[in-house]
Amino acid sequence: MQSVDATRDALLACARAPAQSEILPLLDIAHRVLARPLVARLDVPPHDNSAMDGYAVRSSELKPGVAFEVSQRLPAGSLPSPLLPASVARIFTGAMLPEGADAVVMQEHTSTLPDGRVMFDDVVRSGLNIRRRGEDITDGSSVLAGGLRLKPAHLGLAASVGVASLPVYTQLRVAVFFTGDELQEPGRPALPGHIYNANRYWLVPALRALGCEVLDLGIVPDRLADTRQLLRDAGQAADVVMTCGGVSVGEEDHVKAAVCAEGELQQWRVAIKPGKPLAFGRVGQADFIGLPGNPVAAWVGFIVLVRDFLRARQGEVLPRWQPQGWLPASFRWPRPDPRREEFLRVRVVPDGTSHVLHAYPQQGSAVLSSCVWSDGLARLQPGQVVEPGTLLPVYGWGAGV
Ligand SMILES: Nc1nc2c(c(=O)[nH]1)N[C@H]1C(S)=C(S)[C@@H](COP(=O)(O)OP(=O)(O)OC[C@H]3O[C@@H](n4cnc5c(N)ncnc54)[C@H](O)[C@@H]3O)O[C@H]1N2
Ligand code: MOO
Repeated sequence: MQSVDATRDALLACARAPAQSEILPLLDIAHRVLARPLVARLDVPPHDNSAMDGYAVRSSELKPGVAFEVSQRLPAGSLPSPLLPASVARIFTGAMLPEGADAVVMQEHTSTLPDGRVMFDDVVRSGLNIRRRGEDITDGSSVLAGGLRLKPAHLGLAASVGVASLPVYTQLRVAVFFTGDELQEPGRPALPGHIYNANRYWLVPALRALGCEVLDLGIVPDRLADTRQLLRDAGQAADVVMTCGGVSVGEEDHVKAAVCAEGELQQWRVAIKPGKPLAFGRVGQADFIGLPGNPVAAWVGFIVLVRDFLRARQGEVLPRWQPQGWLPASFRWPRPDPRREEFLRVRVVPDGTSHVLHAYPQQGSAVLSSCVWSDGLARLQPGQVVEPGTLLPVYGWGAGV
């Protein structure tokens, strides 16, 4: 069996970024991956400006109890004249600072005389309430790195340097289908021996949430010729073909034979529980990934092994894969799997000033309720016995699920 880390490394080593990119308007590219870095061509803010509604002053001139003329009025967007000596300027938040002024006094710290002159409560230091030119971004600096998944804040930052569109990688097309003659779609009556196709209803949205364009091919009849035809078509239409089920050792399995006939197949037994069987290979121009059929095995395999492959395959530069933290277990796990790392579905529960981990009582690989109940996965080494208080690394569910 291959370790979890070695399997992730092998998958990531095959995850090349899309060859093509396209330039699209900012409002159309939330959650897409930036193909090239963005460099600023101006300073933000572009000029020194006021952080408050109040008065722009020469700080060295201010004296409490002395009244000053208001020599100009500066709403945001107006162009100031140099500040006349022994005067102040009425100024509003965001307005450009007049030449000669070096501080802004909030209007709450002033009083206005009936003749319109203004008195100040106190002396002020130079620089008070001024936002400096370039204090956010300087001309020529790097604003966004290539390979970044664009979140709303990134798009706001790009807009702040005046950029209207950005180059993003073309969307990854992922074809998915589900195997097993026992599968039935929800909404139809389940015949004896049938179960509902649960995996389709988390995998398709999870792929979409990761930014993939999904070709959802539904349930495939368990016949070799049909499976081969479908794989051939999917391998031409998609960048990645994914299947669910039929990757274990049973012989009622046409996916394996079909992938071997139409491309190449590598089958791994990964030292992970749940999620041991995983297939990887190629069909036509597309990468192939076969997830196990057991819903929790597929879910955990997808999250631990496959999701980052799909992210990197979209051109995303990934942060190091690591737990969000280590927390003490509140449970006992006396009979660990001696050969596989186990990923237990756990909930993070407040406990005084810290938190502890509760494990879902049924950790079977077909018990999908465990995934809904929990906040993420606790990672156990092969053979690791857990007692209350044992510190375990915790991985939250993370992107897209
Ligand atoms: N003799 C052995 N048997 C099994 C082994 C093994 O090493 N030797 N491994 C077990 C492990 S671990 C897993 S995980 C499963 C994986 O099996 P497959 O990937 O071949 O999946 P299937 O046999 O097609 O299905 C397994 C299970 O999951 C249900 N299923 C399948 N698709 C769906 C779906 N879309 N939605 C909901 N449920 C689904 C299916 O009905 C089966 O109950 O193999 C073990 N066996
Ligand atoms: O991968 Mo299977 O569900 O470990 O049990």
